[in-house]
Amino acid sequence: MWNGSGYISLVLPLLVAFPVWYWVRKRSKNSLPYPPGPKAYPLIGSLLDFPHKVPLWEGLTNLAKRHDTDVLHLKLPGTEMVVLSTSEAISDLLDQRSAIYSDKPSTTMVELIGFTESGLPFMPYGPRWRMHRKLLNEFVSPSTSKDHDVNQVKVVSDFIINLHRKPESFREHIHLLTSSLALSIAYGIRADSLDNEIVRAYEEMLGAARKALIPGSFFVDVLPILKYLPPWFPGVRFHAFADKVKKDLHAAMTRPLEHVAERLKVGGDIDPSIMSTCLENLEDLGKKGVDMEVIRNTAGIIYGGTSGTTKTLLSSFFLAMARSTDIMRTAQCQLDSVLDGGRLPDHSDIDDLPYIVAIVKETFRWAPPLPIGTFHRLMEDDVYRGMFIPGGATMVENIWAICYDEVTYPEPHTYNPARFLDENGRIDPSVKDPEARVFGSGRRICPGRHLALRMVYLTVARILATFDILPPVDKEGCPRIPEARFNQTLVRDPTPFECVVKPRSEKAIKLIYDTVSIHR
Ligand code: HEM
Repeated sequence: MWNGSGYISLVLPLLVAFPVWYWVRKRSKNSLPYPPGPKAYPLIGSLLDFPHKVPLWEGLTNLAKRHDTDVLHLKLPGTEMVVLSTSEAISDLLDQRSAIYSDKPSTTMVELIGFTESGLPFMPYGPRWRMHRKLLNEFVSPSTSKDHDVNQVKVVSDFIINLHRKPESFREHIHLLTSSLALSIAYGIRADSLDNEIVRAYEEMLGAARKALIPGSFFVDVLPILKYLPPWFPGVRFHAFADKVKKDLHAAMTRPLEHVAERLKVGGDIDPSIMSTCLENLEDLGKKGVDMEVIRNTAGIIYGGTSGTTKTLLSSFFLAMARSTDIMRTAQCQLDSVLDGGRLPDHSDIDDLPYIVAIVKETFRWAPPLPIGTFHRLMEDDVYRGMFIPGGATMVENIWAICYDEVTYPEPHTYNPARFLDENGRIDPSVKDPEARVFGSGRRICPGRHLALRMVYLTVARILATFDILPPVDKEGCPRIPEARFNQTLVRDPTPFECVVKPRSEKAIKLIYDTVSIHR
């Protein structure tokens, strides 16, 4: 029978043993070496070695090579950073140990703007993130992303017409294409110009938000305690800035929601969308705890997720084509033989167009839109290959390092889709697929990847079926190959470049207008 002393004799050793076990475990972890990296000095850590003269992804790749490691450690003021630069390390940690590598680091400005509450990519790992992600997945999973094919065909048709009417504005058209696609999927709205009220509201908000997202743009990110200063305090700008972005974000997401709700109420003609489906199923969603705010945020993230990344990828595709006429012609030959010149390609043709598939893979590899992904945060101490990785560390996936690895992709700076093909011109499964890495990893992997891939394949195939993309020529008629230059922000967009976009033939023009008249 249990008496007090029996109970104490059982519990006391446990009470003593647990803290000792915990302390020994923590100490033994702490006594392990950190991953290799540059020397850290008091206060400034490894800042002196932090890349600032070359693009961050190249600098981090060089630093990792110099320290002969694919797990690089940098001690920075206020944070530890661990940079992973091989698929193996990313898969071991971010994929296989995703239970502890799926949080997101934040900054004071990101919190003040409210992105940690409303923006899926910034939400801390937990129930709120899970609820948003689950709702989004219902619309963009491998099977449900096919539901948006009709929308995609319509907006791509609009794009092709715009390209024919004003070819020199190809980048604006790409911008409109991705914005319109996002709005049509989220709200059933097709934008016919970048002046569209909803597009403008999203773009203005995103422009301001991007500024706030660059760490260090606001001193409050360096010294978070400043956030407690009242807005009226002399010199305090960040409160007003954050409040404005927060308000603009709310307005950008609310306006289209109200538009769809109004249309549903009056029973007007409306294209199906994520918003209309959610509003029609409010009761069922409510039972799962999904409220209007979650719905508004989920539809809103479609714009943010689609606009920068897909736009960048398609701009890089134009640049690549203007630099490689032979590659473009090879793709067009394959398109002509499959389609017999009688129709435009569809999603269902892609399997018969391995050269187009190779072009898309090579564009993702050559110009990954997010070369260092978006950072993860390790939630507790970890040990990997005998090295100690501290809880709270900012984890960086160096996607660029993987895409430019010389062993996997010889001559990585050369744009060469043939590297993905076997001797029979089929996709070679033994070559690592960059599409498996450019969308990130683990539980935070891009949920829009299936949607994005369907969109990109369709657009690339349709452009090449109908247009030539050529380098401009100088006075003597010699081609001026545009340089491959990219900006150095976190989304790696090609800097402005010129190219000549012209219909392949009269037959192509007829095809364009015949197809469009079906979709209007
Ligand atoms: C070329 C197109 C795209 C690329 C290259 C891309 C890339 C990425 C990457 C690298 C991440 C970070 C993943 C990580 O943390 O490991 C991400 C996250 C995300 N992407 Fe995409 N993306 C693309 C298109 C889209 C589209 C079309 C959507 C719209 C549905 C979207 C929505 C999101 C969201 C919501 C997240 C945050 C996920 C989370 O934190 O749980 N993306 N994307």
